[in-house]
Amino acid sequence: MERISIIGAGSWGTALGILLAKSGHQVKIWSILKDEIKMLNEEREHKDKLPGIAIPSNIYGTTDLKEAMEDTKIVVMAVPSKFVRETSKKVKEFIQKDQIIVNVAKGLEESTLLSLAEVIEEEMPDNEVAVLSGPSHAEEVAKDIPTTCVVGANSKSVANKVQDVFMSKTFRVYTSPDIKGIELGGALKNVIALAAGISDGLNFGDNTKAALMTRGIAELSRLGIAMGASVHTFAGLSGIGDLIVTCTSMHSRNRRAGILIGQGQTLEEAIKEVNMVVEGVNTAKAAYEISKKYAIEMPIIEQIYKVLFENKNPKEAVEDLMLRDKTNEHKKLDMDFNKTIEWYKE
Ligand SMILES: NC(=O)C1=CN([C@@H]2O[C@H](COP(=O)(O)OP(=O)(O)OC[C@H]3O[C@@H](n4cnc5c(N)ncnc54)[C@H](O)[C@@H]3O)[C@@H](O)[C@H]2O)C=CC1
Ligand SMILES: O=C(CO)COP(=O)(O)O
Repeated sequence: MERISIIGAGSWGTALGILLAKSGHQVKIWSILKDEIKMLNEEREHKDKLPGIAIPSNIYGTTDLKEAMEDTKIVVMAVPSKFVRETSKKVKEFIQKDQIIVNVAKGLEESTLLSLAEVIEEEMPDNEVAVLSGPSHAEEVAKDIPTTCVVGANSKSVANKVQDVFMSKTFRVYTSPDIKGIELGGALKNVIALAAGISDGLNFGDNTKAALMTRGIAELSRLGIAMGASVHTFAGLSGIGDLIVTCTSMHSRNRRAGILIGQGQTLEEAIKEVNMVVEGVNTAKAAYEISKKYAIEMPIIEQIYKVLFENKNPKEAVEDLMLRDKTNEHKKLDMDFNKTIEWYKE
């Protein structure tokens, strides 16, 4: 049994709290929102975000961060990306050196283009920061539906520790040293999921979605390699795995927002209707900037950026993607293979 603090009581923080509590851990969950904590403690249910799912008795909710941080070994950061910096600054006041921080949010910091673990590390440089990511919708994890994730950390012992804490008969956790790749996969797939949703909203078919997913992971991998991540990570749970679940599931907030945009709603209307964080929107901006910074071609990201922020008609965006210059399927992805084949050399 471990003592664990969860910072953020949205759908993901609450679902992970339920998972950990059912494994017998003692869980404290913190939210900045008084009503949310009152609901968790008194009604023993997150009625807005995980309706119908009981909160086990070994979860205690608090709005007092000092109390939340006391006497725990693992601190799970589960606030949306736009709150990660300010929440980290608050957490920093109470953090102990031996507490492991596990980031589970998926996004990038828009102003700095940093990953979220990098933001947390900047604020709390003396602590070990791990990341947990993969195809894992809160709605299913909270219902004990078998799920797999990967934990990334700089130190193997930290990764193993987090793996041990989260593993259960319904939640299988792998380890990896590639924090950068895991975070990029988790953040950028949300932008591709918006695209997949838009495609569904436009009533395009399975062919179109398969194209977006496959060419999407090619874009993510190209950027990841340029930023020092491992190509293998993008073929794993936090890459293609999370891309599959987010582009195909009706639980996905990003896909649902995309569907509404494809059906003609404005971005603001779609975000309002989804009523939970749609991380792909801010990530689209950051990803577009990063692709320019690293001079990596990311045509789907570019078109989504234009649809979201330059009012480009989604149908036109699809046409522009289809009519791009002709090209090979693999470019920088497979350098060793490319070298051996004459036609890639020109
Ligand atoms: N929902 C899911 O299935 C999954 C979500 N994630 C990631 O987890 C992160 C959180 O997502 P959700 O829980 O779905 O979001 P959500 O929209 O359900 O919850 C947002 C929560 O953020 C907290 N919050 C609101 N204002 C705040 C503030 N000013 N400062 C600090 N905290 C504040 C509140 O607890 C609120 O309920 C996102 O980055 C998301 O991509 C990752 C995997 C699965
Ligand atoms: O990351 C997720 C599932 O792995 C959640 O995706 P959405 O935010 O699109 O629901």
